[in-house]
Amino acid sequence: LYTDPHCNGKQVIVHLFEWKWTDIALECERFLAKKGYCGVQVSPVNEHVMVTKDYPRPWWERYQPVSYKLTSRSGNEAEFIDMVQRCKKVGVRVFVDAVVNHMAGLGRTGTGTAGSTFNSDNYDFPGVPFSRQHFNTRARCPSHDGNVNNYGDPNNVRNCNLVGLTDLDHSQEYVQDMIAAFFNHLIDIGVAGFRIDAAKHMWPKEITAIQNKLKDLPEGGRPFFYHEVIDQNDGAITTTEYTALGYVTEFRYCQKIAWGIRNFGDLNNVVDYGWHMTPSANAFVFVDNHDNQRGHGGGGNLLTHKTPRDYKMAVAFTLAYDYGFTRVMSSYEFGDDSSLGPPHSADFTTKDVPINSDGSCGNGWVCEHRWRAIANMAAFRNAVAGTDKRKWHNENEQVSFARGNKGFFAMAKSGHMDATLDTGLPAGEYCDLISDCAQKITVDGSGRAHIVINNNDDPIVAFIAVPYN
Ligand SMILES: O=C(/C=C/c1ccc(O)c(O)c1)N[C@@H](Cc1ccc(O)cc1)C(=O)NCCCOc1c(-c2ccc(O)c(O)c2)oc2cc(O)cc(O)c2c1=O
Ligand SMILES: [Ca+2]
Repeated sequence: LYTDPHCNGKQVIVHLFEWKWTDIALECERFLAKKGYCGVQVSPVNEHVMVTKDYPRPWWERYQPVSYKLTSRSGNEAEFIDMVQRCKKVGVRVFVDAVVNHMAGLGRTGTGTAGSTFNSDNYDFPGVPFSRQHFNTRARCPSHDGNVNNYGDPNNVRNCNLVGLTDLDHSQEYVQDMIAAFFNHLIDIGVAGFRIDAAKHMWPKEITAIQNKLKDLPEGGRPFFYHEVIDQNDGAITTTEYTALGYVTEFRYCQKIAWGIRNFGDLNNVVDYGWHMTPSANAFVFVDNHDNQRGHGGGGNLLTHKTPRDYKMAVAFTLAYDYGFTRVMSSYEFGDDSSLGPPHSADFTTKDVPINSDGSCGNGWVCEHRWRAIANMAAFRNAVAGTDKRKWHNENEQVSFARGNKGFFAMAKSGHMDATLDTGLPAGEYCDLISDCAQKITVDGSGRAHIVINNNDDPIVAFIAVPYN
């Protein structure tokens, strides 16, 4: 039901993590639309705390709501509306990162980014308004100190404070109404769907109750939902509890693909069923995300932009493969400071995203979504949507496969490949997408092609059945 992203069959969204609304609008118009990206996941749009005392303005302050007013570190409501409209106008949809499991963390008080006062210890958030009665109590939370401390007990995981964050009681109609009003306001603006942050800490039936209060999108259809459920076979909560509510994040894939690229054997097993991975029709898939790229939730053995060559291969393979709906991460440099906020000026205003002449980004923005081996694979994934894997080869640290008779993908870890392969594609001359058609591939009458890779930076060849005549 909640699995249509409303972007005309396009298959990849980009997480422009911590970007300002003004920069996202420009990126939709100058890049995302023409590369065939379906949409953009934006950072939380609602009012949040401004952390100064224990750390100067960490990225995770945006995950401590103060109200559902639309002024945040990325800009104000007018800028947000302008961005959503401009992106939608060029066919790029906007998906909002919705932090609705909790409000700000205990011990915090003051004013939020929209100027609302709050006091977490009193559970007082007049900007919504929420007060003590709207939050879970010790009666509902089976833990000695009120915090989540037992992932084996669903009541503990859902009804207690996650790392001291004031936990809302979504069993109450009033709480559901406040969140639904927030979502409906965003639907009116033109937002196409929502990432439910910390969904694992919310009861599926209470998320459903909120979804049932939402309008259809203005163009018709239900909003797109994907739920953040960190399930690594390590607790009582499983992704399957949420598949009736939309897509569900598949964190096990992050480990699998990292192993697959490092070992380059058995790549067909990145979705091996031994790990109970979420069925493809409901799997929301990515190589890394804003949290685990910093070493949380999944350990340090994941692939990130910090090892560009392996990372490019991981993302390109993920976009070529036939598993799930995919998201590409777009980061900023943070060195080894896992709390570091976005690139900023002295007063902590987030810096603009300048585009260099070679298409890369400046000011500390990594822009992985602009790397050719990643950006050009969005068009591949769009073209082969709905097809199966065929002609599979995976040996000598090489992998190649067709997607139906719509596309062909080859990758060589060494940077070198020279093979005549059966592609199953119609005869014709094709553009290699990765080299922006600097290289062309001829498929003969029997569907065979001579595949050559001699490129250490982008050791990939990918083409789709739109023959370049
Ligand atoms: O590292 C962080 C923030 C991480 C984070 C933020 C947003 C996410 O969507 C996310 O997945 C993780 N936060 C830092 C700093 C911090 C922030 C708030 C706080 O009360 C205490 C500390 C940190 O060290 N957090 C403890 C480890 C990460 O524990 C967090 C998890 C989390 C991690 C692993 C799990 O299996 C899980 O079910 C939940 O989800 C959050 C969701 C939020 O909405 C806000 C949070 O603060 C957090 C969050 O702290
Ligand atoms: Ca909860």
